[in-house]
Amino acid sequence: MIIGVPKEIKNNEFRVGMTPSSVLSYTKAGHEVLVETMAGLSIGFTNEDYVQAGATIVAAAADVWSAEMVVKVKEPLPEEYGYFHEGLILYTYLHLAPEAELTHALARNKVTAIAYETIQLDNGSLPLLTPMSEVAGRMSVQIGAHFLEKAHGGKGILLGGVPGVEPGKVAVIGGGIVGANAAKMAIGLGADVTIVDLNPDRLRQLDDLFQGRVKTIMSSPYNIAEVVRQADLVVGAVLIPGARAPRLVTEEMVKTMSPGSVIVDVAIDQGGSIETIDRITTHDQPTYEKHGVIHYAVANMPGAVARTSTLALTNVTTPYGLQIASKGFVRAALDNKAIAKGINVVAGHVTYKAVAEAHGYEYTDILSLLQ
Ligand SMILES: NC(=O)C1=CN([C@@H]2O[C@H](COP(=O)(O)OP(=O)(O)OC[C@H]3O[C@@H](n4cnc5c(N)ncnc54)[C@H](O)[C@@H]3O)[C@@H](O)[C@H]2O)C=CC1
Ligand SMILES: CC(=O)C(=O)O
Repeated sequence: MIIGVPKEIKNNEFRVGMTPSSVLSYTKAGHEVLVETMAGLSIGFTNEDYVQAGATIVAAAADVWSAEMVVKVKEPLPEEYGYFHEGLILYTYLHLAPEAELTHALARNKVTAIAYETIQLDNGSLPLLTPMSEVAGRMSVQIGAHFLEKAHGGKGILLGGVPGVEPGKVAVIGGGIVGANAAKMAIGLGADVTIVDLNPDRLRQLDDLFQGRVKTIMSSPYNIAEVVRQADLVVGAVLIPGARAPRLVTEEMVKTMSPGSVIVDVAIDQGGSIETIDRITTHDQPTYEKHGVIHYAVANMPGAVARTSTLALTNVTTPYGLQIASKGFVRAALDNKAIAKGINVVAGHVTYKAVAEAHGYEYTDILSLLQ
């Protein structure tokens, strides 16, 4: 199969869909890989590195997109929709539930759209989301600590406190991969950490994992209002796989936070979990202030640590990508149900229920379509 790897065009997005090591895995399996010139240069992967791994370097994005399969990182931006063509296999993060226009463009052009974030194992885990959630969870606390500093608009709180002065309070809403990694960093700094989750078993796991160093609280509007009111830093980390994030922190709750507090809504890529977050921000302009509270809503946080993130991402995307390229998406999905769950759109049908519901499409079951 001919596989294209475009250069990412989102604001400050330096990740790339394949490293030279992943190119070698694809070319050894008999595939031809086209890499857009300088796609990985800013994180240390030169055109020569890709050529040595067996890739062909191409100058124009249009040539990369004319491949049978495109492997990238972020969802295509409107300026890339014109490259869509019938039968193209697009393998990337898509986050379609809050993205009506992208869903329409994929369906209209009969693209086979396989979303990293909905490839799901039988135990419910999301193996292609996990590493970026680890990165973003860890980043969320260092970002929060940065914006709590006076010079960055914050209230002037050191999350760890010092002897004789209490630490800052961190409220993590959603105790999955992002939440656990945020908690790990916050505990490491010495902060006072509370994790809110809906799943009592998950709260038990977190209680065991952190050995009494976090408070775990059952999710309810009442409890969320209480932890948000007291928090210096709120991390939004909920997910209902494939669906728009639930807005758990209301504007009224944000108004109760003290001036100079910070909200980092990691769940913004699924539409956001905070009512006062009404826009996606960028690494160039990462924050805005509302009700005296600093809001951070960057949808590609791992792009800031793009080398670490690319290595972590391609470690997990390459094995699934190889199955899709070598068997074709139909056989790969029939053999591996995790891949079937990743297919959000195919031949004009929307095959992920939460996405179909979000945008008014009839839902088509992927397995009955393929069999
Ligand atoms: N902004 C960015 O750059 C990035 C964003 N993300 C996003 O972060 C979000 C979280 O991802 P993960 O931690 O991997 O998901 P996860 O599935 O591991 O964890 C989500 C947690 O939310 C909990 N939850 C669901 N509904 C809830 C409710 N009503 N109240 C409290 N908890 C609730 C679940 O029980 C689960 O423990 C996703 O939207 C993901 O796409 C991930 C990486 C980068
Ligand atoms: C998960 C995601 O959206 C990202 O890593 O950018």
